[in-house]
Amino acid sequence: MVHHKPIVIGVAGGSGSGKTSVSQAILSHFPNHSIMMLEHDSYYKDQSDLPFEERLKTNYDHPFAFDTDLLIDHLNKLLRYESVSKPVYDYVAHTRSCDIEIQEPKEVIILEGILILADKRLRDLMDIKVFVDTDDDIRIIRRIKRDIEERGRTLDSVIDQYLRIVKPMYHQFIEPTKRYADVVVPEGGKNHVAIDLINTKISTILGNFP
Ligand SMILES: Nc1ncnc2c1ncn2[C@@H]1O[C@H](COP(=O)(O)OP(=O)(O)O)[C@@H](O)[C@H]1O
Ligand SMILES: Nc1ccn([C@@H]2O[C@H](COP(=O)(O)O)[C@@H](O)[C@H]2O)c(=O)n1
Repeated sequence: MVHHKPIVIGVAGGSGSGKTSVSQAILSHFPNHSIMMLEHDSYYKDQSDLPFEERLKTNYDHPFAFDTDLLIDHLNKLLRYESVSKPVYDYVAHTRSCDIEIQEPKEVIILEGILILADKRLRDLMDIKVFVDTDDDIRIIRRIKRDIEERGRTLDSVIDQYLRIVKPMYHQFIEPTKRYADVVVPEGGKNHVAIDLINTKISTILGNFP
């Protein structure tokens, strides 16, 4: 029988910083535990009422782009060990897909996203706050590769979006949230020492569960 509320680990950082890699490294360290990912990106606002051309104009790096109220509602349900219907985001169509995913509650929740530390309500629900800190040049190189291979973008569109929106928003909204982090992880998923420290802390909390 479960007595304790689930543990929430927040993993923030700029686009391409390695948040997903760090989160995967934590997940794979606990293969026998009940552990899950919750991505802020799944909660980008639905834009299916807008024509595709209009969706291209959205600023996806601003807090207003997300339905954070819905994320908080789902997180609170998961913290009460209730399951939720997670939206599924489509980066190619720039809107929510028609699918939903049933997410069962777990003992450990990894909450991942560029702006999760920017919202005090989310910060207050986290047990461990992590900021993945990777230089701008490395992040743009990774993003160019990923967005062309996986998100249906062209080189010109990635460069244009980066210079007009992603970079200024990072410095205005994301980088300042580093001050809220308990752990700052330089260079993403390959920082084994930092990942070990985080995993050890999670094990300690899990070990203290009744
Ligand atoms: N330490 C690393 N070295 C090299 N490539 C990496 C590293 N960490 C992540 N990547 C690659 O960079 C891209 C973005 O990483 P990801 O973890 O998805 O970042 P984020 O979730 O912060 O956007 C991915 O294609 C990933 O394979
Ligand atoms: N329709 C969209 C929605 C989001 N983005 C970009 O995704 C980035 C966040 O995702 P990461 O996996 O890189 O953390 C964010 O910087 C948005 O610009 C997009 O391009 N299109």
